[in-house]
Amino acid sequence: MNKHAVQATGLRVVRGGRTVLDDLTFAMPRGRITGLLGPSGCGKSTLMRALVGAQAKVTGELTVLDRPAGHRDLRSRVGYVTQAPSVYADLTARQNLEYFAAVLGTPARARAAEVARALHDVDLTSHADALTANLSGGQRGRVSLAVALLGDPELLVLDEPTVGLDPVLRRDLWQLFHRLAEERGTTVVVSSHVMDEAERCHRLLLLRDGRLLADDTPDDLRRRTGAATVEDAFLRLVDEAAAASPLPTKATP
Ligand SMILES: Nc1ncnc2c1ncn2[C@@H]1O[C@H](COP(=O)(O)OP(=O)(O)OP(=O)(O)O)[C@@H](O)[C@H]1O
Repeated sequence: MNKHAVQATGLRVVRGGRTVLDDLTFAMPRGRITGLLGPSGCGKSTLMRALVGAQAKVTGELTVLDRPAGHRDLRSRVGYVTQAPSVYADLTARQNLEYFAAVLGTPARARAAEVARALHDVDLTSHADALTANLSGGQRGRVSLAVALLGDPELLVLDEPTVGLDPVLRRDLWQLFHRLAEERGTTVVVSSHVMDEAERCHRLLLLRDGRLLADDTPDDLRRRTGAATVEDAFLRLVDEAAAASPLPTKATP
């Protein structure tokens, strides 16, 4: 088995006539948490959409769990949570999960246990029978995450899962990501524009303006740049990149 869950070579994505991801080459190790970090608009969501096969105009090579990204064999092996919770407001959390488990093809006899496990994973057991419409935004987000956990996906792709959550919930979610990686061998890809979350990842891809600034562990990134935090390391890399290719200045007459 390939030790990488994801491999990209010369990955490029065009959106609205603009190149929004440009010549990305990287690999994401299996069973580890890879953080996708960078400022708003740098291309994190686009890269995630490419990983799950939901993005048009992708060129270069992108292999996910030994198949081309988006291959139909990957449907049940990859879980994806977008920034907008995508669950039915007029069903309870449990009914949502039962519905999605049925769609995924979980046999009826195994469904109740699988749904209970997913609810437990995201710590929503006590709210399982509340209508989703009556849950808080953070709780609805966790129902979406529970849906993505159904079927025990090998790769979990999470677009800014901790946005707007209080510190306790954020910590709990990161503990869950680590448990999934360590106990179930799940490869977790998490995007964030909050740099302190970077320290919680095993590996980081730092993006800026659709280009890869770094593909490293948090420790090596700090060591290599001589920075105390990942945030400072990111800023140093931005400055280095700007110095290496300065913006064109106007010619003086
Ligand atoms: N539907 C679209 N059509 C054209 N361009 C788009 C479209 N969606 C996004 N873009 C552009 O693609 C670039 C990358 O967007 P993307 O959503 O991947 O960034 P992001 O890093 O996920 O941002 P955020 O953190 O704000 O979610 C941006 O410049 C954005 O304006």
